[in-house]
Amino acid sequence: MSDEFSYLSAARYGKDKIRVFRVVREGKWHHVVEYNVQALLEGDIETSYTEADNSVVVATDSIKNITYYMAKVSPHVLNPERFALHLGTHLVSKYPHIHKAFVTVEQLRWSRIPIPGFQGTAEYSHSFIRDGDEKRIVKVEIDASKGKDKITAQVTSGISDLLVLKTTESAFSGFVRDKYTTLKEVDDRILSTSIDLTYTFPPIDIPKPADADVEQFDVPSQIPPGSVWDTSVPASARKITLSTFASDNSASVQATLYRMARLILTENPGVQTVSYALPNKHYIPVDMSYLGVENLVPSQAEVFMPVAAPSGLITATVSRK
Ligand SMILES: O=c1[nH]c(=O)c2[nH]c(=O)[nH]c2[nH]1
Repeated sequence: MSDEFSYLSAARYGKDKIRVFRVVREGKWHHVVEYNVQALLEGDIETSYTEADNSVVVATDSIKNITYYMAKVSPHVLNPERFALHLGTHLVSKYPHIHKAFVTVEQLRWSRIPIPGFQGTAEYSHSFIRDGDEKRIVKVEIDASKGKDKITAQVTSGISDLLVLKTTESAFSGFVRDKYTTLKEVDDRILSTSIDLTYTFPPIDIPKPADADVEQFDVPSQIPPGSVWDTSVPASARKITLSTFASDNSASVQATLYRMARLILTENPGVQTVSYALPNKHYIPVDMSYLGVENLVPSQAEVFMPVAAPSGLITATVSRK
């Protein structure tokens, strides 16, 4: 239904913030993941909006139930990219009138607790710690609009809320100076940011699941290095981000960002684009000159006021040619 003045130009619905915790027991060696899942659907659902026709609605409650069921049966549940692909593929395969699924998986951190007294790698088999607010973020778009046996997927992966700080090897000078400029040029400053990283892969073809068997979702037998199937990409992207942040003699957030992004593209040949959003969380040296105390020489300042807002916000996308 449309009228002279309006029509339904977009429609997508589903469940948000589905909280899932899964334990996989490998004997006494337990693995855990905690996910916040969003699963949204598109398809022939217009009449649910325009005609109050619920016959086309897969209830968001059912979408939630499917998500928990997939967390139980999917052999890929410990890997957020593969789990999201499996869930999205099942949603579009199961319902003839659903043509696209948009699945976002936010993975919270649970790391193993180290065993005291052991140096190096010994860790408890069954005890974990939330070591930080950092999250892995995976977004997949599953497209079955060309047919249920011609499913394609677009995967975006990344990290959010990874908080870092360095106390030197960061400068900022040579910027525009005019009547609005109050910022001093500095050859040394504190640099801190909460890293938001996303990287994309080229679209992939999803093999049709045999007999609509929900538990089956095949990963290619040959996994191209740096591709969406390569489970070492997230660790590589995180390692490059942290080591570049730490080791770069930073001329600006912009220059450090560009260096990180290029390195991720160089080392992960299947990655197509890399985007960062980096807030510049300012730490201002406290002026104590009124007490006769020197605290303003950049490389010698010791007491700073962390300023939550306003922050700079430096963003960019670097793409493979
Ligand atoms: O690395 C920086 N980039 C900027 O664009 C900027 N602007 C600013 O005030 N401080 C900084 N620092």
